[in-house]
Amino acid sequence: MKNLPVFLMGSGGVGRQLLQHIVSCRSLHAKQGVHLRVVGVCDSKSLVVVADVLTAELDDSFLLEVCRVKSNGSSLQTLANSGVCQVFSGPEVIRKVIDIGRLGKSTGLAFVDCSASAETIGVLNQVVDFGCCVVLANKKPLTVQMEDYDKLVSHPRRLRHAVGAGLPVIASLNRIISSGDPVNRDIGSLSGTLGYVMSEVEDGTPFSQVVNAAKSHGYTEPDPRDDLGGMDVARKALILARLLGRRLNLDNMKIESLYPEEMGPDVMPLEDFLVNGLPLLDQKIEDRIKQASANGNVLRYVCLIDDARCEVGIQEVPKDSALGRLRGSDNVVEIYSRCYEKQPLVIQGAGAGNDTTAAGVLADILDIQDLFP
Ligand SMILES: NC(=O)C1=CN([C@@H]2O[C@H](COP(=O)(O)OP(=O)(O)OC[C@H]3O[C@@H](n4cnc5c(N)ncnc54)[C@H](OP(=O)(O)O)[C@@H]3O)[C@@H](O)[C@H]2O)C=CC1
Ligand SMILES: N[C@@H](CC=O)C(=O)O
Repeated sequence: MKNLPVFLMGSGGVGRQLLQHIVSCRSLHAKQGVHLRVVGVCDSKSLVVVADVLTAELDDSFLLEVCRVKSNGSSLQTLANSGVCQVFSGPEVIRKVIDIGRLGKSTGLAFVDCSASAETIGVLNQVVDFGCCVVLANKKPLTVQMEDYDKLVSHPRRLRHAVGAGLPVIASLNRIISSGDPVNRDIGSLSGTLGYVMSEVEDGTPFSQVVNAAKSHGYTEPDPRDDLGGMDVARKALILARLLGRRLNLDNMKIESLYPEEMGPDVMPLEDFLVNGLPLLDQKIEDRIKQASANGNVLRYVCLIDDARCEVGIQEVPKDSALGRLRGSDNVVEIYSRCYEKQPLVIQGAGAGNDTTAAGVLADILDIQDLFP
């Protein structure tokens, strides 16, 4: 049986769902001859880790206990008395995580980033240097300044990541790129939240209500303004553009926001925005959608990358186009290249949600097993 050690950063909606998928897939993976050995889990403050990372693992009942504790809103620190792991908090966490990473080369350790933090890039770049694999649900480490990005992607075979939750967008693009087929245009709708918002408001539900529903379905980022302000889609567009060889930063991009600056995270606390800010936007969004409908169109938040542009924003598109037909949190991306010149390669499906995202992460972890004997 092949043994793949896994270290999980982030035990929020996606991280917990990943642990649940790992546990529920045990017999499937055993039939495939592979065992995922989870050696540690951390959140923003604490770390639980086995005493011997080379041989031990957090067993399934403990992993489910981690999920229970975190979904109750408690700290991983509460697991200190379980007797089955070591618990670290505060500045000790990073030191210990780096120590774990040092064992990467000999073990094939996979660092899985299911956090929503830009700060993990420091740790990830160190563990990549040590020979670890990196699997990302988090998009922020790939949208940092070019120097750090270049380091993170310096061993592409040891890196797996996604845009569009579990959709095989990156894997498909990598196949096209490595076959020498030049990609000249990607266009799509790559925000589950904004797709859901547009189609639900079209159906008559107020914007504020739809955004709160998207949050409770697990489609949004921890702060939905990351989605509504276009930043989350901009990150996806930047990741795709960089994959195609463009040396861009977020500052170089045109990004359209659905809320005004005075409702931004630096000005308005999240709770205030959700309760008082959002309803103030209801009418404006409804009017824009009605105007598009009067023209026989619908609004979609579109991501466009070609030789000259890398931009994201609202567009009026025909109702019967690939983008216009999109419903709910589905994403679609059309890839144009020499081989896919007139008829693009189209990838479409669920583009947000903890289940599908964690399933994609799990598939990415299993995908790296071929690197190890
Ligand atoms: N939900 C979705 O549909 C999709 C999500 N993603 C991405 O998945 C990631 C996770 O999303 P989600 O689970 O919804 O987010 P949550 O906010 O639910 O969870 C984030 C987790 O990361 C932890 N965390 C924060 N900072 C750090 C850090 N520096 N080191 C380690 N852990 C940290 C948090 O700790 P604490 O518990 O202490 O707050 C929390 O456990 C995001 O980057 C998101 O963009 C990608 C595709 C789709
Ligand atoms: N918040 C994101 C989740 C996936 O990246 C979205 O709405 O698409």
